[in-house]
Amino acid sequence: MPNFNYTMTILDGKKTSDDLKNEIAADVKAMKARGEKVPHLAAVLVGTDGASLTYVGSKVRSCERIGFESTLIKLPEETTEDELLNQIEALNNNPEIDGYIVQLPLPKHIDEQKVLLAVDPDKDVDGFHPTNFGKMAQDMPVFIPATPFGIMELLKRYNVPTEGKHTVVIGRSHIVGRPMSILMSQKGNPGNSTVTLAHSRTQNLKEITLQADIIITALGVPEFLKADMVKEGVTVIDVGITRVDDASRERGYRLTGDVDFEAVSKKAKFITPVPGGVGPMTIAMLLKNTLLARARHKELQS
Ligand SMILES: Nc1nc2c(c(=O)[nH]1)N[C@@H](CN(C=O)c1ccc(C(=O)N[C@@H](CCC(=O)O)C(=O)O)cc1)CN2
Repeated sequence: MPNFNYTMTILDGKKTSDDLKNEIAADVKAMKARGEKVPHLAAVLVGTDGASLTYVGSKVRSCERIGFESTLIKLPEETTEDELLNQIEALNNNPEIDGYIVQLPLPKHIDEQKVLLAVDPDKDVDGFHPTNFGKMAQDMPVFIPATPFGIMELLKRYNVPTEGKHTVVIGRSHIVGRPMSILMSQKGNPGNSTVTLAHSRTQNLKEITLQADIIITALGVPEFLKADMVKEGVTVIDVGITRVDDASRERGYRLTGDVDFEAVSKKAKFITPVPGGVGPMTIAMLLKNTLLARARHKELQS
């Protein structure tokens, strides 16, 4: 029998995001003491999707906690694309706002790509504008999408080895999978990984995941990754957060990741939980991007 000599470490996104928020709060305190303008984040929410309401609420509360200004713009489900584009233009032209996000998903009658293209890249703290995506792909300083940025920060703070490792990213979304594959292959630590980007058309996925040192799942399919799909000592980053009906819970659902945590964690060296893993890091890194946006605007104004 092989001797797998390691202990499993849970990558605690809740604690790490709290640490990050405290660090940002200290920066804001110093800004205030110098009499400087503090960062101002705006969030646009169209409709009443329950999960989106939770995430946007959490973004606004986090701003309050660390001393940022925040503005929440709630628009009804029937908002037209033109009305939303007008709102975006107003945010682009408002010098008080350092950065803003349009919460996704948008209602089906609105063209998401058109909306994201309208966001001023200098205020695009989500890092979704093609200009920012291109800069990221070329290793230039830019806003990195919050979820991939949060995963990189978790890997860094827990000293997870990535150099020369085989990373398999499952899911090719513009928000998570695709940027993640770019960041993991870039020079740096974390980084320097050999990356496979798998997706719904990938054949023989199990053969591929069994070769992976690091697996990042961003599928939204509850408990998709099973223990027989991973090798011993693997690092597993679970980005999926699905609300599964559960009458035994007060709120009527439980949160489930893409990973069969119970079984996979027995083979993993590092693993993120759901909840409390990647999700909270997304919010912390959005705040980090807003802090960077303020610094950039200050520099441009001086
Ligand atoms: N404009 C954007 N839209 C969306 C993004 C994004 O980065 N920008 N990402 C996701 C949703 N998201 C942030 O907006 C997000 C998801 C999850 C969490 C989180 O903290 N999850 C908790 C559980 C929270 C709960 O009770 O549901 C956890 O995992 O512990 C924060 C932000 C899609 N849209």
